[in-house]
Amino acid sequence: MSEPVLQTTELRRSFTQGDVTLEVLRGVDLAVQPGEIVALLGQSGSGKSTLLQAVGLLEGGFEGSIRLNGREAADLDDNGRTELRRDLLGFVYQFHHLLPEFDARENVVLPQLVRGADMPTAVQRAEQLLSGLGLASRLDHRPAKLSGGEQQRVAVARALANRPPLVLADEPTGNLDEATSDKVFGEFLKLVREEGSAALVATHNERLAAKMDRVVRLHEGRLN
Ligand SMILES: Nc1ncnc2c1ncn2[C@@H]1O[C@H](COP(=O)(O)OP(=O)(O)OP(=O)(O)O)[C@@H](O)[C@H]1O
Repeated sequence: MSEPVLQTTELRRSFTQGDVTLEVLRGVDLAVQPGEIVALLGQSGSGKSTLLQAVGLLEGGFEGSIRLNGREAADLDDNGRTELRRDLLGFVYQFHHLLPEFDARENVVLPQLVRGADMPTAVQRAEQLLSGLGLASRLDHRPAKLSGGEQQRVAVARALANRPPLVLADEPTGNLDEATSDKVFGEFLKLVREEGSAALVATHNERLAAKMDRVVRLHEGRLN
């Protein structure tokens, strides 16, 4: 079997406030293979976002091992982690976090420029992704002029723009009504599969989880 794109071993995270320590992750072991789409289920407060933040190298304070494409995050300094994040990961959040002053195309172009793409290539890629998501007539629209579903589609295109080996998604359609959520989620999964990326997708939704390759459940700080 090839090397996992993500592997966590005995990953732990607790939060202390005053006298109270909350052990949110109590030894999470998870491996995601290249191209595999994994649903991360768990009740509200079970630690799904905390786990995604850890593997997204967005926060410190963790114990245990996180390996991305075989690279141990703990061995890297801040710059090294930023580089790894930029080279390996794409993110989709519940709320789109698009840049409000840039239009849809620019929001998908920018992360490619940051990664060193030239402008024509980045524009072509952005237009191809956005058109594939049904937004060919919305390329020049700023986020405020897009519907919620359209905004999330732009966020999906942005996450995939640099062909990341691993997409991390936290309730990617959680703020949309059920019908729109189903539609956008289906498009998201189709695109991730076409692109050959792996994904770890936190959701409350068993129905959406069932569409993925594998389901893991976070309960009392561990996966089962
Ligand atoms: N920065 C923090 N300081 C203190 N406690 C925190 C912090 N971040 C998260 N927590 C706590 O950790 C627990 C897990 O939170 P987390 O957001 O990871 O859960 P979740 O499974 O993503 O929940 P939801 O499905 O509601 O988004 C919660 O009890 C939360 O209050």
